[in-house]
Amino acid sequence: MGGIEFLKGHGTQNDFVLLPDPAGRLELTEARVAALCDRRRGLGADGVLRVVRAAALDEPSAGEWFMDYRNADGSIAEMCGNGVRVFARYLVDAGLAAEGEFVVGTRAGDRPVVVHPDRSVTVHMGPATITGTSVTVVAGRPFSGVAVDVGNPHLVSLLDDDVADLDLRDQPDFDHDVFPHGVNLEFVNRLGEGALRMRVHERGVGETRACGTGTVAAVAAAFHLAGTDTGASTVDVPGGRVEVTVSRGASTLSGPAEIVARGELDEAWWAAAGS
Ligand SMILES: N[C@@H](CCC[C@H](N)C(=O)O)C(=O)O
Repeated sequence: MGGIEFLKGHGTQNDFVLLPDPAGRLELTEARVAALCDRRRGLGADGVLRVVRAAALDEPSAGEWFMDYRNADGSIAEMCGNGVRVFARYLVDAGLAAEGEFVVGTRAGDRPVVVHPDRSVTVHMGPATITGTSVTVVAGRPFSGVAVDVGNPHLVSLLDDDVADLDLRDQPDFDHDVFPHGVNLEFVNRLGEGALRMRVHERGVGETRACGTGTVAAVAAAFHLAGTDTGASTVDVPGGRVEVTVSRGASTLSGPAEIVARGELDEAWWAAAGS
């Protein structure tokens, strides 16, 4: 049949279509990504992870493999914390990397990962940098937040009210002067010392059941508001739980990564989806 190979995977139910494309030959248009991610006319996913050799692209990396990440609407983003865990899981399962530590290239820079025998993955996420404050508006209600750069942009609002009660079906408003390229919006409750609960509205996707970079931003913002830049926390999201550490200039994200299925895309569908 000669179709295009794909896999489906998720990390805490943030789900992805993986497209192995070592030589970077696939013509991955915005329209094709949006069609693949559509839950009715495509496979359905929050994003696409193209698995490509770093040398096949212009992106510099010390690692062999580059994660070419796209949001469900076809837009390109710098980094995806759940995606990089699933990407690393795939490389090991496919025999393209050995279990243990290796480097994955991303648009936000190289990300060292550790693939553990229990199928979980730890990612060294780089600095989580506090860049200021801003406001988001959800269903007419304003929430102030802490802006955090984790390679991609986030605005984290810590709430006293239960985040479960928020209506995140529509795109919340945000300040386009502060975030000219859009922003991921996290809404967070403190559950106790070293424990947060979070919901997220992702740039280019909508509400998702988890966002890895968002959990790192949430922990960095929570510690920042508590007057420190160092600590560890669990973050409960609708899709499960991850563990995050932050310190000056560094952060880590640990959590599950699963490959669910593999198959071939129909070539006629792929051709039609490109137009
Ligand atoms: N789900 C991701 C983040 C994906 C990118 C984000 N939507 C953006 O546009 O920055 C994660 O797990 O970090």
